[in-house]
Parts: sequence; structure tokens; C-alpha cells
Amino acid sequence: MKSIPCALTIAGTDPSGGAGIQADLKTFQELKTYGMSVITSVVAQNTTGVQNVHHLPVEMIEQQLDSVMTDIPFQAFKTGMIANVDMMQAIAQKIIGLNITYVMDPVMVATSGDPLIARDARDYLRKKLLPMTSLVTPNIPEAEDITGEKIETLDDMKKAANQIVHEFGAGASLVKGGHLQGEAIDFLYDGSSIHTFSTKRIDTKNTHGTGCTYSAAITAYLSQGDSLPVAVKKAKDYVTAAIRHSFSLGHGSGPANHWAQHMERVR
Ligand SMILES: Nc1ncnc2c1ncn2[C@@H]1O[C@H](COP(=O)(O)OP(=O)(O)O)[C@@H](O)[C@H]1O
Ligand SMILES: Cc1ncc(COP(=O)(O)O)c(N)n1
Repeated sequence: MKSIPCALTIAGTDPSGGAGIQADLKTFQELKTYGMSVITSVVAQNTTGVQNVHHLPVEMIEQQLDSVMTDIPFQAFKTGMIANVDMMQAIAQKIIGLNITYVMDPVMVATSGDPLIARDARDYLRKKLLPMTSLVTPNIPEAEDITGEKIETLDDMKKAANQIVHEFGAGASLVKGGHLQGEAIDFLYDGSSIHTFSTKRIDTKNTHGTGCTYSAAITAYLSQGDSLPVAVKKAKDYVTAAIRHSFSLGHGSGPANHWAQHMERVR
């Protein structure tokens, strides 16, 4: 029998189903990757914002990781919301030396503007977790936070992508341009060259969970053995279709649509 691609997400939840663990598992499933999840924080949130957060005890995060890691091998994993330094330390301890593809979505703030991680956790993420990654996928505010420099132009984005690898030690970096005007352009720096991924901007407010979906799709494709530029290209197509067909659900920023590729195929 052909081996089954398996991927793990370590992240927070979204009961409204658009972001976090829920978005990651929907993406893994849609991309024919067996999905597993370790929950860091239970977040009461929806399309309008974050109403409350409950952080799981660190031992419970460690035990979930042990449950998965002692039982089912996986080819790639991603991290999303890791709210504080204690959680980051515990996760770092478990993944150090694993030699498994690690995609980090450096989640700091929800699309609604609500903060999702503690201030001092940003430092730990930058100094300790970044060097462990195969790829990090910051949006513009996150890339600014990591580099400490303003990003206003496409050249600034490329410079940040390069810096995040050479100065901060990430394996590769994908700086996403969703927050700029004009074309939706992302730059991947893989340690030797810049790859550009560009699509027309879609006129919608429904972008809740697009960052989670994108990094989960990259993780799924990497778990299937695709090279980094190929995985990012396919994932960009996936997230773009998911935004194009996004759902006008809820009272705020609606969620990405994980059936979008089927809808485009049957049209
Ligand atoms: N309105 C849009 N139309 C098309 N693509 C978009 C739009 N907004 C974001 N994207 C793309 O969606 C992906 C997620 O990007 P971004 O919104 O920057 O991340 P995040 O959700 O982490 O803030 C990127 O590929 C970005 O270029
Ligand atoms: C638990 C959790 N993780 C991440 C996000 C960010 O979502 P987005 O993909 O819209 O930036 C979120 N809203 N909730």
C-alpha cells in the first residue's frame, strides 16, 4: 500500500470554523493528507473577533504531543497560535532534533486585530523558535515585528524575507503581501533565491483564516514530498480559490472556502 502523508498542526481553536486548528484540519483533509492536531489554547472567537481565550496547561500540551509522537509518524508539522513563552519552551523541547519539516505561521494578531500571543512570547518566537523552522510565513505586520523594520514596498518585503533567513535563522521565509494594496504578492526566500507568487487582489472582506489555510496547505504539500517552491505555488492556488469563493457567513470577516477547488473544476 502507498504510504499515507500525515501532518500535524499545533495551534489554537476557532469554534466558528474559519481559522486555527479547524482551518488546518479542513485544509489537510481537502488535500488528502491525514491530519492530526495538538491544541494550545481554546479560543472563543468568530468572524467578528475574539471573545475569550483559555490556555491549556503546558503539561496537557506536552501530553498531547507525546500521544501523537509515540504513535503516528508524520512528515511535516506546522505551528500557529502559541500564546506564551512557557508553551513555546515546552513545544521547542519536544521538537528539537526531530528533523521533520516544520512550517511556522507566526500568529500574533487575529484578522480582527485582537492580540493572540503575549508580548514577551514574540521575543522567544524570534530568538528560539525561528531557527528551528524549515519555513516561516509572516504577513507584513508579523515580518515587521520580526525584523523591527517598516515594510511599505515590494522591495522592503524581499529584504525582510532575506533578513529573516540570514539574520534570524529561519530555514526559509515566505513574506505575504495580503496587507498591502494592489496585486496579492508573496515572496519566498529559500536561502538562495527569491520566488514570487502573485495573483489579482480579490475584492472581499472574507479573509478570516487565510493565513492558517495557506500555511496548512504548504504543510500538506510538503508532507507529500513536494519541493518548497512547488508546495508554495500549489498552496497559493489553493488559498486564492478559497478566498475567491469565500463564504459570506457571520457578521464580520467571513471564512475561506475549502471546497473552492471542486467548484472551479466543475464550472
Ligand atoms: N484580497 C485578497 N485577494 C487575493 N489574495 C489575498 C487577499 N488577501 C490576502 N491574500 C493572500 O492570502 C494569503 C494570506 O495572506 P495574508 O492575508 O497576508 O496573511 P494573514 O492571513 O496571515 O494576515 C497570501 O497569499 C495573500 O497574498
Ligand atoms: C486560533 C487562531 N489562530 C490563528 C488565527 C489567525 O487567523 P488568520 O489566518 O485570519 O490570520 C486566529 N484567528 N485564531
